[in-house]
Amino acid sequence: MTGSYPFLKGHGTRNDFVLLPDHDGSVHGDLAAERVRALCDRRGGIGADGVLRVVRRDDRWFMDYRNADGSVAEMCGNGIRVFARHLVDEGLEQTGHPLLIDTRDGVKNVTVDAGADGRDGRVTVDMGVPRLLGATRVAVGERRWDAVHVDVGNPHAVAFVDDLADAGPLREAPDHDPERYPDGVNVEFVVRRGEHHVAMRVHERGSGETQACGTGACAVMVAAAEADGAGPDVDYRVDQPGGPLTIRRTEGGRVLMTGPAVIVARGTTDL
Ligand SMILES: N[C@H](CCC[C@H](N)C(=O)O)C(=O)O
Repeated sequence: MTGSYPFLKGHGTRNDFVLLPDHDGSVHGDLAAERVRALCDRRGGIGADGVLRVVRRDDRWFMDYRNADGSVAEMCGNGIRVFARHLVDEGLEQTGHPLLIDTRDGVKNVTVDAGADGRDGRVTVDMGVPRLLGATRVAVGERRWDAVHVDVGNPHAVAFVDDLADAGPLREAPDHDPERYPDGVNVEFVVRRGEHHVAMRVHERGSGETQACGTGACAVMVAAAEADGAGPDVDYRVDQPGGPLTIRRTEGGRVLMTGPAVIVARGTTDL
């Protein structure tokens, strides 16, 4: 790929993404990891936690998500809200009815509410049924914690801590069980803030510490609701440095995540 091409910049609770329109796949094809790294570079590039390529696949929109290091991940919760906001803003889809968006973790049902000015309406995503896969351990330096393995389409380890500062600067991936997580893991550190109210930090596989993680917030909610013995249809507030998300687990165990999604810029680049 040579020459300049269009991009957009957007974020969901300050988990930020470069969007690459590529509807028929002719612009970027199989996106090279080095291009993703260049686009996500916060000094030499546009800067983002990940890239969302916008492409048609089998008569649906497919969210081709990549982490900032160029690695591929199954699903991105904040990203799919921004992806859906983009489709609506461009008139490619309408608000108010479920959009079926394809991902590497299957098709997700996403509803974009028309915001006050169409920019900041809330977006609700059916994230499917997260799986609780037992106890594990994570560590940062000399500090170790029990954690809960939760699969949200992508892998998570959720550790309840006394203080979010206990996790330290989180400049490196926390130590984890390589046999349980052969492809790496997103690690969340959580404190209680009240009934059905938690706060978290996350070190994301392939992106480092981010200001928010949608799949991570769902993993945290499920771990907390399980520990609380909470019944279905209880809204949990999950606070993150980038802002709160509302997460609900339905009767059938499906998790609905609701939060903002904003497009902040459009442009062209030749990165
Ligand atoms: N920021 C994303 C998570 C990306 C997951 C990725 N870091 C991985 O699983 O490797 C979210 O909002 O769910």
